[in-house]
Amino acid sequence: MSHAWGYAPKNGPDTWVQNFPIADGPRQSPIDIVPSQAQYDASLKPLQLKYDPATCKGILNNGHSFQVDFADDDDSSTLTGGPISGTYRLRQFHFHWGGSNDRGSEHTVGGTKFACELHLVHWNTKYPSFGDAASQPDGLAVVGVFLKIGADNPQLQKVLDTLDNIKTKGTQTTFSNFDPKILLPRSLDYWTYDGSLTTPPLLESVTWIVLKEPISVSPAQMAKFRSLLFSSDGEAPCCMADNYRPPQPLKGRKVRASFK
Ligand SMILES: CN(C)c1nnc([C@H](N)S(N)(=O)=O)s1
Ligand SMILES: [Zn+2]
Repeated sequence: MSHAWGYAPKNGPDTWVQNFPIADGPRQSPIDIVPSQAQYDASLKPLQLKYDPATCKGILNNGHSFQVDFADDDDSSTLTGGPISGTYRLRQFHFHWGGSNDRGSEHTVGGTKFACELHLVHWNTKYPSFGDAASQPDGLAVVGVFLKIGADNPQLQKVLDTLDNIKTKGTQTTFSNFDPKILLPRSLDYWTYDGSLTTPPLLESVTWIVLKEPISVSPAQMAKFRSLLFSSDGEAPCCMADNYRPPQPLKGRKVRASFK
């Protein structure tokens, strides 16, 4: 039986290179974003996120996080503009979080960790499918949003209210008529760089678009994230937390900013 990857000492981020050598590749994610070293690029366009709530299909505990899946068989929910060319379709969104409020994000900003990070995953429609796009250097675009401890977030609560139905690995439930745009902060200012998936297979196919402005999450809401389990029904319960990869070497890459 293959030793599945995870976030525990025996199968966590430091061990992934054994089965996924690209873990030591030239454009791995996440990274520490150093604002003073990010170069403002006036040619970067504003992000255009057009999501149709009707494409929201359901919510799944995948054993590493939970994901909200979207129908991506047409251009109803897309990302255009920003640092990308062409049209990228929304595939899913998910989160990474910590076992306590002082950690949990994958990207960091000047070494600062946030409690949680939202990832909206999109794929380039110049390729026939997500799977094809995921193996191409310009195949994916992921919008990252930091969640900072503060006030209760009513928009986020609409997602958290479903978690009691997907407590264990492999469980899923219906989740419909949801527009992920309501999760975004007011400002769409962003940093962007060329990177990778942050979980195996760690494919170096992601244009990262990390928003500067965080959204809020309350301590009680963070506790709701941590009510999920990595484990399947019937297994010894293992609390889903600290499901983040730490920052990886920049290896000469430049981070650009869409703002001064
Ligand atoms: C197959 N998909 C959609 C993904 N595979 N890995 C993903 C990572 N969790 S991330 N953080 O988006 O790079 S998302
Ligand atoms: Zn992610």
